Amino acid sequence: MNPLDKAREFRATVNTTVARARARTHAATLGRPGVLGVVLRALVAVLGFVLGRSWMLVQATFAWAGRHLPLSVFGLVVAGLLWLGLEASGWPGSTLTGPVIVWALFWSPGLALGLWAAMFPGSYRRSRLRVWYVRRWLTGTPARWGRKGSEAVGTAAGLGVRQPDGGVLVPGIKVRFAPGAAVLRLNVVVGQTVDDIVRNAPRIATAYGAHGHELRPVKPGVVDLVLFLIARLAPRTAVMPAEFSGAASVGVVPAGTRRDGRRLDLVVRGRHTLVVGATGAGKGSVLWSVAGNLAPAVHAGYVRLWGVDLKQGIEVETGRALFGQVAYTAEQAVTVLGTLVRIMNERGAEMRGVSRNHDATPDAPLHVLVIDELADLMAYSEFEHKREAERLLSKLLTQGRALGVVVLGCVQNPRQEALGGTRGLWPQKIALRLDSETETDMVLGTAAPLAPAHDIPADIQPGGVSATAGTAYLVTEDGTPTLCRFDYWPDHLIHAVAARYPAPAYTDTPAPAPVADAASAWLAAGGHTPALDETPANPRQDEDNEPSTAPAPRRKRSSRKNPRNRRPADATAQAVDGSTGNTPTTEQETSS
Ligand SMILES: Nc1ncnc2c1ncn2[C@@H]1O[C@H](COP(=O)(O)OP(=O)(O)OP(=O)(O)O)[C@@H](O)[C@H]1O
Repeated sequence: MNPLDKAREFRATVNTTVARARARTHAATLGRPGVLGVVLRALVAVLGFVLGRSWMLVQATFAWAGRHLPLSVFGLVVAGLLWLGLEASGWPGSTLTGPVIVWALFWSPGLALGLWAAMFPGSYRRSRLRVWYVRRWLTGTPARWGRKGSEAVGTAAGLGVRQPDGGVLVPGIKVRFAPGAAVLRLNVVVGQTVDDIVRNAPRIATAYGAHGHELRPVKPGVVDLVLFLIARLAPRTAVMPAEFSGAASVGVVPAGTRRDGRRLDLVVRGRHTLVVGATGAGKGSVLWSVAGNLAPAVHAGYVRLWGVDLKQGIEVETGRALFGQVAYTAEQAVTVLGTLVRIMNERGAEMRGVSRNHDATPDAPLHVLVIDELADLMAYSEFEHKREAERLLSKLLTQGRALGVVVLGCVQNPRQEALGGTRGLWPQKIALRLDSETETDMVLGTAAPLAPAHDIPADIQPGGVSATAGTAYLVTEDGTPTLCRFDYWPDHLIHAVAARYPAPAYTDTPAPAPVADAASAWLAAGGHTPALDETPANPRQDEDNEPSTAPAPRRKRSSRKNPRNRRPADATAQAVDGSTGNTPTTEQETSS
């Protein structure tokens, strides 16, 4: 047989063998199984089960180890040293048993986690621990988060800067983990600005499948990009605030939980806060997180609460004993605002040349005005009240913070008419769930892309309550947004707090500041031109009030003729009278 024939024969034999093997495998796996097929299938099933469960064990154990890296590495080192020691000393028995036991002791929580994952993969996958450990581990392996991975992501996200030699330089990225989040520390490279990172942050967040992100400036040229691995914040009910602990605690309230699990400390002192949220979004939680947590300071005399609640007083009346004056009608609201403007002006006169910032004391407390629905006052009340309220509120918002008079205003709809000209005067904003992107833009302005309040799901439960109520973006003065969930304040807790920390009986409330200008005075007088001596001699001067001495304007005409035209102090008395019948500790009188 010549060599060519030999080769042909060999090829034919190989072909036949391969064809037979293929036919057998096909019959065993896909076709009708013979004995071999049944055995093969059983083997594959067992192997799949064992490999799957082993993978779960390894995955969960190493996820734990990755999370607790120093401890797990320390365990390995101790076990390794023990093994070396045993080997060197010529230990007669097994030199592996001891080190393995030591290693297992160090890694026991991880092994327990792994066993649970291997035995009950379903429940483990559904658990929050998986989010904390496995996800963090999977997304935290060097391949993905390490230098190589971050470079690739940085380049893809447009963070690269082309170098003269043709290479691309991307910011150095260091990764660390915080509860529920991965924190990327980015060092901008020459030729880049922090703004480049801010602009590209959403791309990086999306590349890593994060549920949201935050940017926190660290120092010039360095910024932390926090990528959140957890989508929702669990609800929490507030607890009775602790006793007053001194002046230092005034003005910062523990209001809820931040997305990274830390406590949310809301700064009230020196900050006017605008709270915006659709109906049922949980504005009450924010309002009571402030009022309720300030209660001990109110009781001690360091803080004085004022309330405006034109929604029939339903919200404020729940904790009435915490408040000094409250207003349930637009007319009363103007009185309360006027009184605060007067207090602010008097304080300004006292502080002028002495101090630039107010420190709360029992003699000069921090005044906090809480307005439940701004739109009821600024949009839906009668024209003269609307106009005067806007003027007075604008004065408080522009001048009050350094003088210890701050405002917390809640509103459902952030449109122009609901806020009047005050929209740009709130340094701190809290955006609860909103109905549209336009509303988010209106409230948060440039911070809107990082705080998509319209994306907070309503998730209405069978009882009609939103499962996400109280979830909000807090945007502080520097524009940093923080996703957080405010604590829930049930009615019984508000009652209990009001009973335990009632406000002292105030007897020093001044008369409200006089109306400012001729037009307002005319409107306040019910559309009649007031007598000359009824309007301030120099309205502007009175407005900017050298007020400590300026008396309230006196009107000749009886205000009783027109109920809308009552003198402000009367209105205050009425507001107080009308609401304190059952709260004898709160203010009962005003000077006029
Ligand atoms: N922080 C929270 N955690 C859990 N549930 C909450 C929270 N805040 C509010 N809720 C639930 O949502 C409901 C509506 O809350 P709330 O009355 O504060 O909303 P709102 O924004 O003031 O609505 P509206 O503008 O219609 O008065 C509450 O009755 C309560 O059941």
